[in-house]
Amino acid sequence: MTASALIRAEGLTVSFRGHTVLDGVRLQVDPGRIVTIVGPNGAGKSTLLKAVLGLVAADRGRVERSARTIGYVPQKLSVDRILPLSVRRFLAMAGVGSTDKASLDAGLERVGAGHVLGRQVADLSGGELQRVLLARALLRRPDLLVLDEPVGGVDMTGQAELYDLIAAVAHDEGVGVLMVSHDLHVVMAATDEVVCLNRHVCCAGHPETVSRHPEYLALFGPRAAGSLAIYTHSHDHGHSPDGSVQPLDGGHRHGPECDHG
Ligand SMILES: Nc1ncnc2c1ncn2[C@@H]1O[C@H](COP(=O)(O)OP(=O)(O)OP(=O)(O)O)[C@@H](O)[C@H]1O
Repeated sequence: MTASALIRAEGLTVSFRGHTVLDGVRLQVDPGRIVTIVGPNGAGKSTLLKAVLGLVAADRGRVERSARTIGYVPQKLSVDRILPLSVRRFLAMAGVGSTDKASLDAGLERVGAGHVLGRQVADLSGGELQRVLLARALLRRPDLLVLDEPVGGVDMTGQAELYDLIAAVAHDEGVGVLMVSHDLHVVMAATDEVVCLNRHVCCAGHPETVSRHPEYLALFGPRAAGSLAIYTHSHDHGHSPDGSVQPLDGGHRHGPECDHG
């Protein structure tokens, strides 16, 4: 583990009413790295994000947060239609840097929602709301972004643009990204590390190595494995668990890190 980690969890265990939903999970996000959590419905992905943010109490384990500012996009946001709340007010309340119209407009423009500043949050479409939530997270100028299915409800072209934006924020600005996503084939192009979660961490590492792991294949099947590997080609090399390139040893690829805990 590196000393520079923005967030680090060890042995994280969370139960709800005696039912264990996370069991001994280890996770780390470094500056400039995108870590994507994949796993079936109910695997504990959202709970893991909330636990590392301190929004859900852990029964056991340790979380170290050294990030200064965290931008969080939750999976769901319920907005009371009775209370009037404009997008402008919603953004201004979120501890973003400048709250003048030009800064907020620029923040919304960045996520392809430049036209919504004067609208009511409750009136936004699903995709528009998702873009506003991402804008809100980015306007805080975070050093860590925590994104729970950040492009849910966004149209296909918009999804690709937002993933490109997230990748640029990570790789060009050095922001660490911890993300939950089901969009395997889109996301994996820019993901540095995949964590395959099913209550415990089944396997973790570079997308290519995870896509070959038996527990990943058992959870997602060969079609999803193909999606994960779609951006990789026939190589004369393999990847070690940290994503670094390793020469092939007699045709054998190095396997991913795996914790069967
Ligand atoms: N506050 C809560 N109280 C009781 N049970 C909960 C609570 N939050 C989550 N759970 C349960 O914990 C399990 C994991 O839920 P979680 O939302 O973390 O899964 P997920 O992997 O994000 O699922 P999905 O892909 O469907 O979003 C589920 O069985 C869920 O019902």
